[in-house]
Amino acid sequence: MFARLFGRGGAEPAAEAPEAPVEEAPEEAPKRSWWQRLTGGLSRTSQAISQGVTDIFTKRKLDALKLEELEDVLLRADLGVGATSRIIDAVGKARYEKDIAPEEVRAILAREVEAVLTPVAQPLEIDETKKPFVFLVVGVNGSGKTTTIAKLAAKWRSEGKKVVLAAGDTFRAAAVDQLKIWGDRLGAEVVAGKEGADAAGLAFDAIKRARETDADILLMDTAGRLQNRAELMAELEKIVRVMKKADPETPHSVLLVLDATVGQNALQQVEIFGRVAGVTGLVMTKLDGTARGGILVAIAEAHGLPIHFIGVGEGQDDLEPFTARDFARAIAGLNEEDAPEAAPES
Ligand SMILES: Nc1nc2c(ncn2[C@@H]2O[C@H](COP(=O)(O)OP(=O)(O)OP(=O)(O)O)[C@@H](O)[C@H]2O)c(=O)[nH]1
Repeated sequence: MFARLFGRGGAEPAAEAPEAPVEEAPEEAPKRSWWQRLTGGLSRTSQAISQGVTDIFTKRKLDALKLEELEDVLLRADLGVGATSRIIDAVGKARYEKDIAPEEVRAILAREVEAVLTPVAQPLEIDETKKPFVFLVVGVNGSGKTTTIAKLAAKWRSEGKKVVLAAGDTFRAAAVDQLKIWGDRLGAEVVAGKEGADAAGLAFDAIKRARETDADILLMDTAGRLQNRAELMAELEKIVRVMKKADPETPHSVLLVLDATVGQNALQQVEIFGRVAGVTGLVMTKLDGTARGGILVAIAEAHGLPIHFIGVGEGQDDLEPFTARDFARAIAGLNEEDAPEAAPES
């Protein structure tokens, strides 16, 4: 399909991107499989855990002190109090007062993390009786909302669905341009207003337009906003309110896009965006970078919101359904030979 559209680290797509013939994209090193990118991205977390586990358990009997040390390691890796105590209990039950090898601890860890994540690892379902099925995509600045929208649009376009994109980040002309570039590439109409236009009004127009054009899916982008900025959160509330005026059932799905590198702050984002916008599911991006993936476990434990996808790169195919088992194994630093089949190279 298409080559990567965004340069690594660039906040915006190159303005000339639409002209660049996709087939002539410069030769790139063979792309790593998604498993390699996932484990690479989670290496900071998994190494901290693995190293900690090895230091604590090599040739030493499992006792209360060791369990406390393990607890510290897991809490420092952002796994959260609930999941950490489950893991500690499980490790304690397994081999209390006996020797336990680091590999056994890692295996227990992977099993327990998987148990926490399994209920929230849910595919993103579209109810085809709702036409258009309306998504509202929210999150803090730069978390990857627009990129995720493009990745989702690419996926549904490839399934032959008619997709409309709404450029709700009306504060930044560059953000609107970014979405238009994606729209052109993907064959999706983009509804945009003037710079500084009311985002709620745009949302209303976009629903109307998507209905008129018989679109299957509408993806509404929004401006990035910090969850502690009351006026911006009030604007988000208004967007939702106005969408409901256009169609009381919308938005059918509210996706919160979280940047995996932010750590603990993500918990507060889930809580506040959840309250204000009625978040129905999560996408966690940048798991290919120096991610602090442990936080996903804490979020799962604390909020129980579905986690639909993870972003493992900047290209349009770099979106993977979230699977509890793979994520748990990557976090626990299980060996590569235990890795699942790599997704096809893109
Ligand atoms: N490595 C990596 N980069 C990503 C991923 N998702 C998004 N990005 C990059 O993160 C940066 C910000 O992405 P955007 O999609 O513009 O973020 P946004 O949330 O729409 O930003 P605002 O509109 O400013 O709030 C861009 O450089 C993207 O290429 C991912 O999964 N992995």
